[in-house]
Amino acid sequence: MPQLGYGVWQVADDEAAKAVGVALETGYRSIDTAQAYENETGTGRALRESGIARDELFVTTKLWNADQGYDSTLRAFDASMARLGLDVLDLYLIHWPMPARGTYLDTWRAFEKLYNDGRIRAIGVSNFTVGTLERLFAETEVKPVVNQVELHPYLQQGELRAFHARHDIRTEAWSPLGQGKGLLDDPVLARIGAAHGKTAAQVVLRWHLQLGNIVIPKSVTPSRIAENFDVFDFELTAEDMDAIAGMNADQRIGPDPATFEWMG
Ligand SMILES: NC(=O)C1=CN([C@@H]2O[C@H](COP(=O)(O)OP(=O)(O)OC[C@H]3O[C@@H](n4cnc5c(N)ncnc54)[C@H](OP(=O)(O)O)[C@@H]3O)[C@@H](O)[C@H]2O)C=CC1
Ligand SMILES: O=C(O)C(=O)[C@@H](O)[C@H](O)C(=O)CO
Repeated sequence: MPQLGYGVWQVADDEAAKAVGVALETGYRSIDTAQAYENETGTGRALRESGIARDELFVTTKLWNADQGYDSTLRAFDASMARLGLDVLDLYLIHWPMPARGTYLDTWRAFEKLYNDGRIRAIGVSNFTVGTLERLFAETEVKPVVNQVELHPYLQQGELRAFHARHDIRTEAWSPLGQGKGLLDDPVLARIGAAHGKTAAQVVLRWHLQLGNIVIPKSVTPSRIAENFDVFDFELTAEDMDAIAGMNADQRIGPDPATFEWMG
């Protein structure tokens, strides 16, 4: 899985067809969508129209909360694949654990079946906590390869990242740019960026890459799609990394996975 990919939350289906096309032309090869984003059809169209060989692409989609459960997961997977126009998926994620319901266990058993049947190359989770991961390990067979969670300099998830490292799970950062709001105006990032001739967004993405996180920044702006991909020609120093480590505020932008049960 490429460490730097492209996310498409809040991109309308017709816009996704265009934006994913721009991302692929720029050089991205990993695309992160979800059933809930309602843009799997446009994403699939862009993948096909790119002319890029299927084995050079890495496609992730996610099972939405309302479809948790064994049979409903199998049906939702088929529907996602029909919209994407794919035979085999690279990575399928349970979007949210919804711990109070406990249905993520049967959902995962359906993921295991799809994986064992060769319909998915890798299975993972999103928004899982240490507690929901431990229950998954105890009650199911296949370990998730990825946990995609909110992660940016204001929410660094140190404890969860260390847990992932101990269990050989890759950490994937959603909202890696803090949704482009206050974070990118932080003076610490401006100072580091000036020293390297890079923008605040590029500094943040480089920080993720050097930590070992998988990142999937979203933009519908072609210049930003290119800017976010141009992060492989510089390196943050140990002092830069320490300064960004000091920005942690354990501050979420999105919902708390311990309590988020939205099915809409
Ligand atoms: N599993 C989950 O529960 C979740 C997964 N995700 C995934 O993570 C992806 C990324 O997260 P997302 O929440 O979209 O937020 P990001 O942190 O990627 O930020 C996206 C926002 O930042 C702006 N932006 C992008 N690049 C730049 C730049 N170089 N300079 C300034 N502003 C910039 C974009 O604007 P513009 O588009 O106008 O250019 C957009 O408003 C999603 O698209 C989705 O795939 C996201 C949330 C939850
Ligand atoms: O974007 C996603 O993948 C999400 O799960 C979020 O949008 C989430 O549903 C949310 O933020 C709801 O407010």
